[in-house]
Amino acid sequence: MLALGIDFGTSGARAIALSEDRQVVAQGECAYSQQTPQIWQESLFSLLQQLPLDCRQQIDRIAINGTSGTVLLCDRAGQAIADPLMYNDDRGKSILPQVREVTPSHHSVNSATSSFAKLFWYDRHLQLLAPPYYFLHQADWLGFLLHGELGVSDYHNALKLGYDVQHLCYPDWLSLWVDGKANRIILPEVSAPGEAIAPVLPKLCAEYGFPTGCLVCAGTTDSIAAFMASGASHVGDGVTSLGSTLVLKLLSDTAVDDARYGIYSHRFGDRWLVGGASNTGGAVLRHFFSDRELDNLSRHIDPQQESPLDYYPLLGRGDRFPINDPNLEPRLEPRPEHPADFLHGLLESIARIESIGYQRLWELGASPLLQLYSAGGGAKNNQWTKIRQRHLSVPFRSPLHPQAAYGSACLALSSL
Ligand SMILES: Nc1ncnc2c1ncn2[C@@H]1O[C@H](COP(=O)(O)OP(=O)(O)O)[C@@H](O)[C@H]1O
Ligand SMILES: O=C(CO)[C@H](O)C(O)COP(=O)(O)O
Repeated sequence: MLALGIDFGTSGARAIALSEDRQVVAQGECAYSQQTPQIWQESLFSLLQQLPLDCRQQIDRIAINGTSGTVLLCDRAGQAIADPLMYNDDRGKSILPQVREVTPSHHSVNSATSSFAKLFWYDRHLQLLAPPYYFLHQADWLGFLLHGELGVSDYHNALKLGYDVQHLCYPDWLSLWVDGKANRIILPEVSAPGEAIAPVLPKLCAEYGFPTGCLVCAGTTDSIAAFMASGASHVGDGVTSLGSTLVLKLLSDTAVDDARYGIYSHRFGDRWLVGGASNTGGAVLRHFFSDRELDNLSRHIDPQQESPLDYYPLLGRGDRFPINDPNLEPRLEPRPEHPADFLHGLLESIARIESIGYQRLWELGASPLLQLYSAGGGAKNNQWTKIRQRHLSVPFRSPLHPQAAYGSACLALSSL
């Protein structure tokens, strides 16, 4: 018996097959530089193909995570009818005043990048001529490709759409808004993450060798999968994902939701995963340096020395957390002559943003951060870890596994 976890991140997709005792049996990976439904679909099937046949023949459960807030609109055959809107797409800022007219004040959907703002934008800007249209998250759509049930989501992905994760239902304001669209838009039915949805389609079982009883489970988001992979499980455990973006997650007894700072709480068992996601992070580093340069230049940085450079590293205007402002300007000046000094300033500044983020969660009533795990491509940078340790005076722990795909595989295992 094996479980397969699949992670669709910002710069690539990965798959990990786990045994019941959580040993990695096989893995696959593919990079992409563009995100379209076609590329997602090709990547999904390439990942399956990369797993040895005898591994695929033992897989009983599959769970997929996608980037949270990446959404698409499909026709009743599951074909995307417009470009997907990525997690950080802030075109919703043009219709935010109208969004606020239908949503409760300070609700986390009152944000230019929320899934609801994107749905609202689709509704305003597309000519929806042959309804109904299914609004889906990236992970929902990828799950559909495997099990064929259109219109199923999980309550992690559905949070930014406005799903009420406390009462496990769509709130009245959202149902009313959809009713007002006269059945043009169908919201997904929402399951608990990890809940079995449906078996893998027979044609895919025949093609890839999955057993006929292999079930696809409801998925989760990329940074919750990274949280699960870390092994963090106690109140006060935090996980920072240093991927293309910077995402903070803190296991808390209390929920905190505040759209002013881009802070929201995912339901996690009988506790809360409080946090937020910033547009700063590895994508900015990758813009200036190759991974090899990052590795080499980092060795020239003395992490005990605080860099005086005070940047707000962004690739374009706008951030989501800890400053939720679609018009926030990047700050990347002054630029020192030596590239290692520039990198030091970037790493130091991202560490400051991380620290302000945890501080903000605490100020707003989340359980205090007691220990920290790190995930994602930046977690392997030892100098950066030491810089971050200067800003966050809590013990740093090694994650069980640094990859979100491992967390999704654990989620799939949990459904057995
Ligand atoms: N040595 C390094 N130091 C800091 N960041 C790094 C290093 N190597 C890679 N990265 C960053 O890691 C990011 C990729 O991490 P990954 O977890 O794969 O991201 P994602 O899944 O969000 O695309 C890249 O944006 C890259 O800049
Ligand atoms: O920034 C992202 C891309 O890597 C994340 O998908 C993201 O927005 C985190 O969301 P969540 O907290 O809902 O998992």
